[in-house]
Amino acid sequence: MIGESGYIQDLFDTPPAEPPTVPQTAAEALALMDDWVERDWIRALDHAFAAFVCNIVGEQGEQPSHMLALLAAMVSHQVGRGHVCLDIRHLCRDTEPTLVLPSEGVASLPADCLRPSDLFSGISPDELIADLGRSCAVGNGGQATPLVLDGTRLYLRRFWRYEQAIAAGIRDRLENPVELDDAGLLAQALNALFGTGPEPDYQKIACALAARNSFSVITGGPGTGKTTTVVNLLAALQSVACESAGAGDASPYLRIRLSAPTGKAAARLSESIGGAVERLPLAELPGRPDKSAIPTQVTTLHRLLGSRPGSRRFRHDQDNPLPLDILVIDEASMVDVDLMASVFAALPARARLIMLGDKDQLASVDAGAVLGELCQRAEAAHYLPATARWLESVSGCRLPAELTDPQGLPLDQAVAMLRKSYRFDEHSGIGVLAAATNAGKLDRELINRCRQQGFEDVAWVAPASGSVRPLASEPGTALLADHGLTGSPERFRNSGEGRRINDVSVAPPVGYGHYLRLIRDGRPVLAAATEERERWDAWATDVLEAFNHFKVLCALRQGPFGVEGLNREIAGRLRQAGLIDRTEGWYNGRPVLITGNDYNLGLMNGDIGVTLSVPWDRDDSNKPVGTLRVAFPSSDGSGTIRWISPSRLQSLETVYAMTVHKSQGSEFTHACLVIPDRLTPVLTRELVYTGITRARHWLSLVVSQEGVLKEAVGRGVVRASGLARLLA
Ligand SMILES: Nc1ncnc2c1ncn2[C@@H]1O[C@H](COP(=O)(O)OP(=O)(O)OP(=O)(O)O)[C@@H](O)[C@H]1O
Repeated sequence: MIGESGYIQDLFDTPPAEPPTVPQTAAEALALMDDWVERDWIRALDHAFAAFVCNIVGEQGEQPSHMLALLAAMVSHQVGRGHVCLDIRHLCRDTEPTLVLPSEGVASLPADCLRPSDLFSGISPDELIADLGRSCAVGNGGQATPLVLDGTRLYLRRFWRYEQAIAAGIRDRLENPVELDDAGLLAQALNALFGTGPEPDYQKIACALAARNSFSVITGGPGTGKTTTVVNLLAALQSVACESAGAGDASPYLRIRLSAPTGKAAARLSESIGGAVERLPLAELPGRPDKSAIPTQVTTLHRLLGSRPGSRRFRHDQDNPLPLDILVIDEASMVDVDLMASVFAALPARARLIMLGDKDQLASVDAGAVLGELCQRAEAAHYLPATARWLESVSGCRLPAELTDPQGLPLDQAVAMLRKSYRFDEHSGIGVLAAATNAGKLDRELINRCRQQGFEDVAWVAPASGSVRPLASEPGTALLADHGLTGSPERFRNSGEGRRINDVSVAPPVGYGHYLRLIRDGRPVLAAATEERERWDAWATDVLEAFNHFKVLCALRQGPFGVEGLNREIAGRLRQAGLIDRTEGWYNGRPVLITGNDYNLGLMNGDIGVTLSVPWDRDDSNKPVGTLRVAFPSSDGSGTIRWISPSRLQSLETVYAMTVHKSQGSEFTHACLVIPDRLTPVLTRELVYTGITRARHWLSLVVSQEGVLKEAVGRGVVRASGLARLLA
């Protein structure tokens, strides 16, 4: 019987497609990869790197093999996807999940198209490794080769160096713990800060652990008290330093700097740390340290290290180390290996490093998953009996036996996990959903509970049950646009009224109508205006704060559930409601996200501003006229506003909807997480968890296909890297 495709071929007399030929030479491999670039499977950069490698080995008189060309492109492709290296064993065993090529699935591939999995699966990794070992393009790190093979891992040389530098920096600090002259003083300070009692107080334990280490990691989910803990830790360290200082010491205090990878994260930490410092019982601590000894200003890592426009190098490095004794990095999950290696290069030999972050969040946009790797064993702690005894003696808390392990590794002794959320209790849907997502399991019971307003902080936004219309159809996107306007309080239990957290009442959820009404109704009176810049700053501060009350978060950029489509839909709905007067170009109220660093303007990728009409220009008769300026919060956390003319801004996009990736390091009073209607490689457990945990008080989950959400939550990502092995 002739199949349908055979029948069509007969009709047109077209010969069947040629079976694809597997490349045998480097030139054929490069030609094949040209096709992959055309199809957008790999970047032109990956192809160019493979061509470069072939060229340089050719110059050395070596005939480059097709596998060398392919592997050079694949390792570059992997780095583009956030991996630090390519594990040859994984490549041969699980080609598709390892490379995720093509990224949108293979259903519509023409028969004459070769996929990477046609080339690598079934090949012996040992043979491939032996082949690579014979090429002059591949070394073991000792020589200046473009590729480095370390066991079964193939690296771009630069990334191998980063990983080695990070591992060396950590190892060196693990081998040189802090000598505490008087652990009793530390215990006294911790008792004053946390109180006493035998029940495990993981914040207190984390402080004790970090106090005796030159390198430490404190990880915890949202609201577990990472900021509170680090403020207490710094107070305890300054207290001990102050009490132990000799009479002749110039300053008894340690030099501390606080940092975060993005301006947004830095501003958020600055905001929360100020309040925490105010609440410290400093007068009760040994040495009675002064409040000024605990910094509240947080800088971005780039600013701290001294970034130089157009250069990858920083002002501070091994030849010009940072002038500090303690460096704290918040939101460390967002730090990639490149930046982390620069931090270690710039740290003075005996300075301490304290990393804070949530190990379960999405890893950095660029290569590496440093925090995740360092925290792989954090759940079970693996404290050596000696560590456990020391922690118990200093904190006065009893450590559960299951957290000790006679086989614990040196790194385990420097990692503390906070285990209790002070923001989300067992009744909070956000907390329950985050925990279930982390466990990789969203069961029917939990989904039904969300659907039926079983949690007061979660709204489930989906097509009416039994509806055959998917959300992506017109009424579906209109529903999303309406949600963007109002935040749909009616979808929450009691319309969001009457909620209290820690005895503080929480305002009902809002949408974008909220900040736009504040722009309209809160605008300073024009006549009183021009020279009173503070009033305009205060208004802009309120608007930016109000804009932070709600955000639509997407997994994808394209499609009806992507950033671009939703930005259009929501802007259209806001215009229809009369809250903005246009949807394209610049307009009063347009929120923008900066998408590239601009050192001249002091704006960083990820900064958010709102466009406002201000009366600072004059017409011919000297009357004030409205001009559009974009208001950005200052990057130093000082609470002032930077007003920038739209024409000076280079890379930006409208930001009613933003990707979950870009939202890292931010929190919103109400977050609306949009799950697309099909599974794509970016949709993973880490992404869903990060999206859910951006919500501070209210979460709307937009779910068109329940199965997609469930499957996404079942899929964790493991980034290829050798850091954990180097530290084992
Ligand atoms: N030990 C504690 N006892 C009571 N409340 C606490 C304690 N620790 C933290 N909190 C409160 O819990 C909330 C969250 O704390 P904090 O901001 O330190 O957590 P975080 O882990 O840094 O949060 P985020 O998720 O924003 O990063 C704050 O309101 C804080 O005051």
